[in-house]
Amino acid sequence: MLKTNLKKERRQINIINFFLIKLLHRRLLIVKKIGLKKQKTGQEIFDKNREKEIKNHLLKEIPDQENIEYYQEIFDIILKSSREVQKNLKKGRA
Ligand SMILES: C=C(O[C@@H]1C=C(C(=O)O)C=C[C@H]1O)C(=O)O
Repeated sequence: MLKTNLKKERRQINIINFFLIKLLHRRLLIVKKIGLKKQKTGQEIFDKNREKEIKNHLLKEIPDQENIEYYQEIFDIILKSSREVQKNLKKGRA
């Protein structure tokens, strides 16, 4: 079977992955800060209204509506993982 050359596209994906990691890292630092603030006040980790707001906003930003499920799935995982990180925060440590 003839193998098509994917080098150029794979390089593009590598670059995008690099930026995704940087952005996810920045997001996670903020998630942790919020987690610590919630810990201090005893506020619930899960905020249904906030997550609904994020999802509604996201739906408006999606440029290719035919792929909406792709974005929804990714954001569901990001939100769920963020809650997990907040749950596992050691007292006072970000
Ligand atoms: C980060 C927060 O905590 C949780 C995680 C969220 C997120 O990852 O964006 C949003 C709402 C909360 O369920 C928050 O309350 O803002």
